[in-house]
Amino acid sequence: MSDSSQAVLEIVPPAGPLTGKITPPGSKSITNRALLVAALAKGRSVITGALSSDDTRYMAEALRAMGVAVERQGTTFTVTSSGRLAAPEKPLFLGNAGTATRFLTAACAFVEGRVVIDGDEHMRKRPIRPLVEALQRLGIDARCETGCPPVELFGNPAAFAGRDEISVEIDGSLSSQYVSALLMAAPQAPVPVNVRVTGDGIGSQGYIDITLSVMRAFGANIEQEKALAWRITPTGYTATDFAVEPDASAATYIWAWEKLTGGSIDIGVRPKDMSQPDAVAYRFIQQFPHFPAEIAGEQMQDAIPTLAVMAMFNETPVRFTGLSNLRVKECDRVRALSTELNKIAPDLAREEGDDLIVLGRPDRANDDTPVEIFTYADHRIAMSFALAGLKRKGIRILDPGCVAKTYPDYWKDLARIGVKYRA
Ligand SMILES: O=C(O)C1=C[C@@H](OP(=O)(O)O)[C@@H](O)[C@H](O)C1
Ligand SMILES: C=C(OP(=O)(O)O)C(=O)O
Repeated sequence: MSDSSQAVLEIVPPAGPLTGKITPPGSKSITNRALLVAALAKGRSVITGALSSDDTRYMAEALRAMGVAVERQGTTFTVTSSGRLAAPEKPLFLGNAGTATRFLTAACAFVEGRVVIDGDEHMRKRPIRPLVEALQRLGIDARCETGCPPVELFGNPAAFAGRDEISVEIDGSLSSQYVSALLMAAPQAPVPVNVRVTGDGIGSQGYIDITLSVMRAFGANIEQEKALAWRITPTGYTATDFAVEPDASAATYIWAWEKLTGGSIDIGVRPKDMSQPDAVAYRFIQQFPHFPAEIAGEQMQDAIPTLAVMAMFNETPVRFTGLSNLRVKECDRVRALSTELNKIAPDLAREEGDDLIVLGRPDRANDDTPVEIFTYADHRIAMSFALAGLKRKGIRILDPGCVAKTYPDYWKDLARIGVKYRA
């Protein structure tokens, strides 16, 4: 097989169904929450089944830079901490890991001294102002000149001491990660913290449920006051051993490998046993090639590239709605999907506002003109367009190595199940 260090990978459509066993990597969202919360707990926590990828490495390195011992052996992280983060000597570099960047920004409000949170050129275009302004309203000295990283803040471990309680409001409409970030930071405060979401609600509300569940596993006490309002008591966190479930967004590609080729792949876990929002995409993938005319993306945002690329082979057109947040992910995913689908066949996709319409036609599989898919340094664009290559000849994925953000073994797993590449 070819490896992902190549600049281009051409997928050879398999002659028959893809069948076998593939274990998806651990959940990115759960791993990065568990790493942070373990670092805020005094003692030793062992996190098993974790994701080892760029995003979790950036989180682990940042925690080490703040005095936490984080050791990794395969998919197990051992985190030993005093329960407090110390000011790092240098800016924290978090690549394009949205979870690490947003979660650490709030957690560092209790660090004594200056912290700079920065990322790569892509992260420097991803908004963080609503979170920084929420910290400012709490009296934390924080700033982000461009509205995106870098963020500079001066934390204070004694912040809020002497108050009866504190309350913070946050608009989570651009990213639910702002809400998760404040929630996870809250048990460090010396007084109860009330967190309330304002604005038009939040996309992928399921990520908040994951946040609360990881917090509770590490001893946090959270009362749900209203639908999007919580009160967190000042318990701190308790070190514990914690098992991470497989990544549901990664699983969507494997479910698609199976469905597009009429195969059968055992991933070792049932979608209904997964707590992550993208597990609901399974239900849609099963309906292929008879997707509904409209699919709402708000509550399974990271699964939309998977479904949108599958939709090119669907019997009927599909309108994907609720995609506004996809414009501020690793790239503008609505634009990337429409542009690259139209490279495969003109007029295959179009944008209407933030909606994406994919005009599915199963006969697309008969084309074979070579097409180079630009991937915008976005793992999900690379992984989802690989799906087109399972049915149509000539799909060439540029910069395939970008999958290392969340699924470093993606190309190896696809080869393991029987897919071949042409260099
Ligand atoms: O909280 C999380 O773990 C995530 C929340 C979602 O982002 P937004 O909340 O920014 O939409 C999702 O797209 C991201 O991959 C992971
Ligand atoms: C949006 C994503 O990541 P991030 O955690 O960087 O926001 C993603 O993994 O699709």
